[in-house]
Amino acid sequence: MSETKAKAGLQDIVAGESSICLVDGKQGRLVYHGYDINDLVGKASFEEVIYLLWHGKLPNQSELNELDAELKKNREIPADVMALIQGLVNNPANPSGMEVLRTVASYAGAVDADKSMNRDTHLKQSAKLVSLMASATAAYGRLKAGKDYVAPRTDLGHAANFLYMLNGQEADELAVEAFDVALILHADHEFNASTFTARCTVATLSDVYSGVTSAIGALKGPLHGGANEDVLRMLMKIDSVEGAEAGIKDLLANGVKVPGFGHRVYRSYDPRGLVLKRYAKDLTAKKGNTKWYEMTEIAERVVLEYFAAKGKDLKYNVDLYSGSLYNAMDIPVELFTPLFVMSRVSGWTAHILEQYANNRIIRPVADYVGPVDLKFVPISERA
Ligand SMILES: CC(=O)SCCNC(=O)CCNC(=O)[C@H](O)C(C)(C)COP(=O)(O)OP(=O)(O)OC[C@H]1O[C@@H](n2cnc3c(N)ncnc32)[C@H](O)[C@@H]1OP(=O)(O)O
Ligand SMILES: O=C([O-])CC(=O)C(=O)O
Repeated sequence: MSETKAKAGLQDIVAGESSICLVDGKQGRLVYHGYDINDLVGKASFEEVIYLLWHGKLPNQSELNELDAELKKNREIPADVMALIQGLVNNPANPSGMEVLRTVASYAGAVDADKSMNRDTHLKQSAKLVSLMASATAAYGRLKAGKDYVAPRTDLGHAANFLYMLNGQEADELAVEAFDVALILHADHEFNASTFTARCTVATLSDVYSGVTSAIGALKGPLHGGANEDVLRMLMKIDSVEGAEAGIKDLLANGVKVPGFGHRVYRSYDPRGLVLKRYAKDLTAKKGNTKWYEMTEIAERVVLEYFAAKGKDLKYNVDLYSGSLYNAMDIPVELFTPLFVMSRVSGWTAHILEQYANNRIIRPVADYVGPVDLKFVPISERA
């Protein structure tokens, strides 16, 4: 039996070392391998950040070119994966985008003949998954909307190519910049639930695909990545700027945990949310549709007033403003959490590589609270 007491949700428990990402909850600061995210957004591309997360340094031009070529090589969806996505879209169970991505990641692992366990293979598989998650998200979005699949282009960056594959036309410069920034901001976040899940999976010396598949399952939940869809769905139910204040107050009065608010680590503010809010404001104004942005601002004010009145040092999180931003890029709500996968797959794989590099199986203990010494009763004598 354990000598120490369990802590609900493992709050504040240090579960390992990592040099990939620092989340400073008190200062509201997020650092990728030494670089503050505010120094990366608008300066580095998502591809440069992927390299940083995987290799621990920003790439020079030839290193970036090599990664870029590897990502582009993997953009096209193989015919069998396409058939799998189409089959899921047609299925009467109506699987969600996250269920589709989870299945695609798992399938990609099953049909990858290279089962070798070394860093080169793991890097190749990581690049394959980054491209596949983007292309599969776009394909799912198109097929789900009853439209034809749009093949990828190799003359566009990762963000621009995704928006092109999804909407069938090139997005404008601000939308591409905002999407690239969103990908950077969602890329990694230390030992969040899905990343920790990925690390647990591969710490048994299971493969990269299994790590990513289990991470997608963890990200899907409404307390984690699923919250970004829930924010816009909540606003869509209220459906008017005038009704937003009363609608949000009503949810709080009914004890609902309002999606887009609260965080296990951040106490001052979530630095990603501040950046996304800025881009959401600019892009929705540019598109001339500010309704969801305005409603989100009202939700922010009402919930933060509620937290303050209760003495809770909680703020809004990364999921609050991404909804109005993605909506302004013509991205449907059911793709919001898959977009999170598209980005976070870079962080998951960085953690998987780090775990393999210094591995020990992850196996904590439980504080057993059940009975002991019960007397066995044969089934024929049980009541
Ligand atoms: C990418 C990400 O994963 S970011 C998080 C995305 N998730 C969401 O936005 C869903 C809404 N938020 C939540 O459910 C939580 O805040 C979590 C899951 C993010 C964090 O959970 P925990 O660290 O366990 O916080 P916990 O649930 O203990 O909250 C502390 C207190 O604040 C309250 N609280 C926390 N979040 C919210 C919220 N969104 N709305 C209303 N009250 C809240 C809790 O009810 C609790 O109150 P109590 O002490 O009176 O019981
Ligand atoms: O860190 C967390 O617990 C959740 C989060 O914000 C993320 O994964 O981006």
